[in-house]
Amino acid sequence: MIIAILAVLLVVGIFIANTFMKPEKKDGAWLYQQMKDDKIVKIDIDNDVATVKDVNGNEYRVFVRYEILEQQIEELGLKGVLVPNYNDRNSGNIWSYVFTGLTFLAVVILVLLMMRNLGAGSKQIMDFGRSGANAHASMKVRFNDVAGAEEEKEELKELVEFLKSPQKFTAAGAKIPRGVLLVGPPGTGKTLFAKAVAGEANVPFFSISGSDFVEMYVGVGASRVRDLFDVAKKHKPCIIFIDEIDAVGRHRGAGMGGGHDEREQTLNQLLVQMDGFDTNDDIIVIAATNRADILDPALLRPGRFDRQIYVNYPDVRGREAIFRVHSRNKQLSPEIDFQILARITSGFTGADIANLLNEAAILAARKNRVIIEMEDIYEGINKVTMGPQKKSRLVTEFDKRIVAYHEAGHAIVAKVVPQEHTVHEVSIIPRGNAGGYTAYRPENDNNSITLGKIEASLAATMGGRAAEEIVIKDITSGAIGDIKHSTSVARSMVTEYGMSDLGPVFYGGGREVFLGRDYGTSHDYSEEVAARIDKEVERIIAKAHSKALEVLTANRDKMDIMARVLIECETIYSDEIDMIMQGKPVEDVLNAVNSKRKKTTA
Ligand SMILES: Nc1ncnc2c1ncn2[C@@H]1O[C@H](COP(=O)(O)OP(=O)(O)OP(=O)(O)O)[C@@H](O)[C@H]1O
Ligand SMILES: [Zn+2]
Repeated sequence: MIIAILAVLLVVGIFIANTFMKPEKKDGAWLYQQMKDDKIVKIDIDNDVATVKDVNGNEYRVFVRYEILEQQIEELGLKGVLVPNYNDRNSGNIWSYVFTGLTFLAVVILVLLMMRNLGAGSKQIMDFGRSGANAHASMKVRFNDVAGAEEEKEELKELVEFLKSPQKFTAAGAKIPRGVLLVGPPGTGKTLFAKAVAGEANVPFFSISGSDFVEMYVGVGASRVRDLFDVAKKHKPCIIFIDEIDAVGRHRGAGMGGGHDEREQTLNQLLVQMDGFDTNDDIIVIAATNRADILDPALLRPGRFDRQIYVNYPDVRGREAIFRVHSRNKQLSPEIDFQILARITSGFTGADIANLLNEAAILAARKNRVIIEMEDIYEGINKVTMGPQKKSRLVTEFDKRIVAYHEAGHAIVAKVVPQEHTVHEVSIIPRGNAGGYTAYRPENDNNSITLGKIEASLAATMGGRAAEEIVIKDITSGAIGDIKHSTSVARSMVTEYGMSDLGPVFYGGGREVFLGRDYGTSHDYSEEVAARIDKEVERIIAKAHSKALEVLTANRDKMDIMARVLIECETIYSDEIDMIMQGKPVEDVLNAVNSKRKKTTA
């Protein structure tokens, strides 16, 4: 009954509003174009509804976020011409009071209606706002604003190509990628990258955060996904950006209560929407996460997020470039050297650097200066590393040295003992749980695994720990990944590949059995055989370990040089690795690295 009365009031309200305003509905992209063409003479904005008057005296109603509009007005240089009257209602005539009252009533009614038939009824009242997305008709961010990260940029440039001239690719029979997953630690610029792709391709950008989807009311998350994709389809080509996709995309069944929870429905809807694209829907969905490992595998299937781009911590060159970008609008004392700033901020992300410079500027201002001095920077670093909200960590010189030797150990053994894979990159930039990494690339396409090759790669794996033993004269827990890996390889050699004294007998495939509360493993062989297997595994690993020690002791000079270069430059590639192996002096190697990467930071 009360609903009926309210509904009548709503109808009356709309009638009155229409009589007095007669606005036609348009969208934000339209308004932006009109402003650009100098067709708009007046804008009033109230609660994200803009009433717009054009040169011909026509009025339109546009749903647009105040912040976005303000930004666009600023960008187009229309400030002073079009000043949006935020909260204009207070200065208005009596009708504006009436209208406000009615709007309020309408909102109450909408909420009541929504609560009555959740999900199902929400379709008619859908629009931009309903999807909860942020929309940007045109994004100002460009690749130039993302500093460092050159490899990531290269990969993303391809997406820009796709969006700019999709016909070129479809004509050649190529499929436009639908989903791209940006994986990396918080603050490394994933959002910034997504925006830059939209900016470079000059397409609209719709963004939403995974945590926004997770609503209290059942069905709302799923309908938001639907709304978002519906809106995007009307604006293609465009980009949909989903931040924190892990909030919805976690492995199904991993939550509590299991079954049909809200998150799962949202995830299912997302999968449905991505499958529902036509091949000629020029929409690319970019999602960001720092936990790709917990995502539902269904999300990563072909046709969904089948491309992954890893956005890593910036290295010393990258940090230098980020410092340059973020000090564009600040005045730094001439004695501040960007190279030094980069060197003392190992482990910082782009967000940390932006933060640090902002803190430094605040400190300078407090001391009534406009110029930022080195002391402000140091204090800024302390603020960022000790701030309550962030767990940013500065890598100490001590840690750097250990990691540098550890990785150099891997690389040098891998270079000296011929491997199936060649070392392509060595880095002391953290990745995942590891403090650094050594990346290998296959030398050729041979698929057969020989005993010699496996032993060689085991020796390289033990190289990290061996280097610590030789140089630090102590060992760290940093080799945990290496130890796990080599143990499992050695076990396979004995139990599956028949590469040990136990002969070519298959002892593998210990079945997992459920033992009440825990999983255990059952074997088809005797305890005596089990003991022999363990002995063999030990022997294989000990052999690899002593090989690594032998190689590193004999090549101590090269290991020292590589560690020094790593501490200085953080990441080196095959050219530089080769120089070191040829016995070139450290200065030559450093010069080579620096001259090669000048262009990155320029
Ligand atoms: N490579 C970079 N170049 C310039 N600025 C950067 C870079 N990386 C990060 N930033 C700065 O850090 C801010 C935060 O980055 P962004 O939000 O894109 O990170 P993110 O990886 O999406 O983080 P989160 O996972 O926390 O959302 C950016 O707005 C920018 O100011
Ligand atoms: Zn290692």
